[in-house]
Amino acid sequence: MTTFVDRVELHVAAGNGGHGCASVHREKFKPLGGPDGGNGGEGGSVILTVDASITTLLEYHHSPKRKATNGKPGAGGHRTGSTGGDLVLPVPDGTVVMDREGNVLADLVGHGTSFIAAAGGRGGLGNSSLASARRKAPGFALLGEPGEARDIVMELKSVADVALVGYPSAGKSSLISVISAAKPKIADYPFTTLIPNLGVVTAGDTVYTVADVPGLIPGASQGKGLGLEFLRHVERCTVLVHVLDCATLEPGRDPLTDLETIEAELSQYGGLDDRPRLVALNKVDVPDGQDLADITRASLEEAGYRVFEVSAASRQGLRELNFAMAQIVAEARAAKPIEENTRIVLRPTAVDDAGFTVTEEDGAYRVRGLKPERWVRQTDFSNDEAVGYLADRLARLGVEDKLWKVGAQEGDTVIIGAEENAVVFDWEPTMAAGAEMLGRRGEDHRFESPRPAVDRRREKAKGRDAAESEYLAFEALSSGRPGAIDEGDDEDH
Ligand SMILES: Nc1nc2c(ncn2[C@@H]2O[C@H](COP(=O)(O)OP(=O)(O)OP(=O)(O)O)[C@@H](O)[C@H]2O)c(=O)[nH]1
Ligand SMILES: [Mg+2]
Repeated sequence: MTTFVDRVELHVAAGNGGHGCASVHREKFKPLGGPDGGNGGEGGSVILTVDASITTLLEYHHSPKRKATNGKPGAGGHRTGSTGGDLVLPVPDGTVVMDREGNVLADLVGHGTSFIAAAGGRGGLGNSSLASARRKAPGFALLGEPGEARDIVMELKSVADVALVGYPSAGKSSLISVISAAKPKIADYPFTTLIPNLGVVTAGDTVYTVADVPGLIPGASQGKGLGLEFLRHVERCTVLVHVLDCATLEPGRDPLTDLETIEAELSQYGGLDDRPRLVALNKVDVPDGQDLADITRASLEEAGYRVFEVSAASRQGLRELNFAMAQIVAEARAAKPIEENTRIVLRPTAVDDAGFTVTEEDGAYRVRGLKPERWVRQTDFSNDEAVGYLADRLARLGVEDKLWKVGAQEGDTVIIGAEENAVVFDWEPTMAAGAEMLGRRGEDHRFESPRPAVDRRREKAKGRDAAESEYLAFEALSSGRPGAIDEGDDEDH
């Protein structure tokens, strides 16, 4: 069976951030020029945007992988790398975005509404941006972060005012083609319509949209035929119009039975009971069809339906049906004023990025948190100075402190990040960490002189209490030293 393309799975990958550059300014007779490595550019994001001129998700079915461009690395002479371009993917109005587990991430309604499906990676800072009073010439730069990548599922739920429902070949597409400018495919075999057609119809002052959707068959609410895919579209419509075939030759079928079957499927699907309904008895241009319509009409009206005898072929009865649909739509709109469609940008839910957690797992300690994980990604582990800077950041955030508190010992395994992309360390507590130990132009005194605090701790680090009091003493000591505490805000690196 033909695949229905109003549900697609898409892999989206944002661009990586460019690496920061570590460079030192060189000029004749000025051998000690300052650091001048520029920042890396931000990676492009993948953004879904509602475009009213798009009606299907077909395009994504054919190429289900999309990637935005990477940011460029920074360069010497304070040159910032260029930003990767965003990849904007146009989607139809009414696209629902979910993750693979079916959790709704965004419901995109209204032209221009956007959703960042994968955010570009931040560019890494160059050494010129990392310089500070105490670290005048950092010999390292931060790495760009990888862009987000994930699998999303997109489903289209049409946002039409009127839905035409009925058996395959009842003439739904034919009707929409004669009341609007839409030119859907029409043929005398079932399931000609595989994707919904949207038609714009005018009746006096009222302009409204009609969705023509795939045919329904018994069992549709259980997913038979194109059932569920079809019913999804009906959910948002204001009015349902039963299109009943008065000229079918199929045994066991007549307009009344067809209507009951469709109603049974609608009620099985649920949530549609409150929608007003109209009945269109179609194909009355066929002589037998007119006879059948005449017989059927009274019973339908008795059941409370407003009935219209129409023919898509001869165009009779269309005007009355059109104005009846318009009237219900206009009344519904008056009762519930349509919200102004603003350009909303929906972002994936923000995670609390202030904190971090430390948990023990089989003798190892796992650190989770937006900042520690980002800092690890930004670190060039082949550069000792960069590693020192990371240790410094972690210590200042309180990660080391927390590790002591939960009982970690020197040499224990510390894991930062989630399973797939975690970084594993043998814990070597630094406490005083990097920054304040760094001398002029990035020399690190730790490489030259012994580090009494660390050594003393190594001797004593038998029990946790000893270690902790040691740490507290050391902290008091270091805070007494001018300029040893904080060198500024790391938040936005
Ligand atoms: N004589 C006559 N034939 C019609 C009329 N309306 C539609 N048909 C024919 O019925 C067949 C099916 O029409 P479609 O409009 O494709 O039917 P549909 O309900 O959209 O069918 P699916 O998309 O398969 O669900 C085509 O051969 C049409 O030409 C009508 O008013 N009179
Ligand atoms: Mg059709």
